[in-house]
Amino acid sequence: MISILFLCSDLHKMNMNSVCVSLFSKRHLEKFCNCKKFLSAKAYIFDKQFDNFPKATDFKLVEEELGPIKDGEFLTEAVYLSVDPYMRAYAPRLKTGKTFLGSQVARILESKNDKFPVGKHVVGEFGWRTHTISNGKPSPTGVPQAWVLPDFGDLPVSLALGVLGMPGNTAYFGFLELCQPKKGEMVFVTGAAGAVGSLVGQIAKIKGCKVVGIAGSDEKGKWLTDELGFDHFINYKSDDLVQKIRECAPNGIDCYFDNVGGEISSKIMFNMNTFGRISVCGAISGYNENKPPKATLVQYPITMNQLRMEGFIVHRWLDRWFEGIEQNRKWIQEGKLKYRETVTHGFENMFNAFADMLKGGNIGKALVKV
Ligand SMILES: NC(=O)C1=CN([C@@H]2O[C@H](COP(=O)(O)OP(=O)(O)OC[C@H]3O[C@@H](n4cnc5c(N)ncnc54)[C@H](OP(=O)(O)O)[C@@H]3O)[C@@H](O)[C@H]2O)C=CC1
Ligand SMILES: CCCCCC(=O)/C=C/[C@H]1[C@H](O)CC(=O)[C@@H]1CCCCCCC(=O)O
Repeated sequence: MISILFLCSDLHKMNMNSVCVSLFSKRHLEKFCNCKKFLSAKAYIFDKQFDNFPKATDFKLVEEELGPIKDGEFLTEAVYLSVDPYMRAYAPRLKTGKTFLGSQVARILESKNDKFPVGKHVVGEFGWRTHTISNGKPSPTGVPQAWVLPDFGDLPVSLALGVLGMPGNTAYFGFLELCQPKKGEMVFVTGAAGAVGSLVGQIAKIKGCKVVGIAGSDEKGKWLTDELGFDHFINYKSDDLVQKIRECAPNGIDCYFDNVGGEISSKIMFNMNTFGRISVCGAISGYNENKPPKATLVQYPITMNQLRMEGFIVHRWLDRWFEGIEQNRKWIQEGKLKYRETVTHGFENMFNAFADMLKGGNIGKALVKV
């Protein structure tokens, strides 16, 4: 015998309170009154603004009971949650007291919206939570709150948070559109063993470029050169960066895909060729600092070498979203694009996975399997 909270429409018809707390077993109660039990969602509430590196106590884990879905809505259950650096970068803009931000791959359990049929998987901007009721409408900035996964064939649905989703499109559009790489050119990428960087380097190889990846461990470097086909690897934690840059690129650098910012990026820019192109994707080296770190002025090489440096947010290419996914899927099928995932198990380990990713503990895409 267990005690459960039921919203009971049949009891309601019998003029009894619509919310009944029962000491019947669940099975007896369901049989007796055809009750519908509403799911509880677990959610991480952003409780305190981060002070430098995030702490577990900056979050509160709560349970919220979900009501019935209305016309136009659907109910989902999270399968994979994404763990991304932007969660740290955007945190100062977020209000506390709300579910922490993030994307997830979720399965549709119930639906009153034809565009989101039961059984399909969606990528939803639902935050750190297990169950969600959504209407799938775009946010005021035009970003869809949910999109149904296209057919991935045999590939796992988790890829919709990585190579076949936002990070994949970041690499595809952010690199090709802003760097405009040409065959034979020298490309540098930082954060090279992460979700985005590992794809940028491989796309550069597909386009016939020479590629140098910069990352923070030799294990990552081995993966980049031995498995992904990068030409060289630099360990920014243990190598003499300037000396290694000159060794790897004696004729200078044509394209730089910048994931990290700071002094590493300044040193790379001082070694770029005339009319070189820099795609600024992020600045992960500063995300955990309350005050942005200082780095050597980059205006000298930008001016003297007439470099073009442009930042982007991947949603710039929302109108071409499925083109990026389809191209990356084809490259995977052709064996030209490889991916890796670092998966943490259990919703209760969200914070651990987040902290680990911020310390560079992941290779490829960081995810939590619920
Ligand atoms: N503009 C846009 O639209 C988007 C931007 N981004 C940005 O792209 C970047 C990469 O994201 P993503 O690939 O998902 O992240 P990942 O966490 O997968 O990879 C980033 C890697 O950066 C490295 N890193 C961490 N701290 C430092 C540091 N201080 N100096 C140098 N390297 C560091 C880490 O590995 P290690 O230190 O071991 O090398 C880490 O694995 C981020 O800056 C993110 O904000 C991502 C998506 C969209
Ligand atoms: C210097 C900070 C750069 C951060 C770059 C970055 O990682 C951007 C990531 C975005 C990506 O292009 C698509 C996204 O979903 C990420 C942004 C999500 C922002 C949510 C903001 C919510 C809010 O302001 O309320």
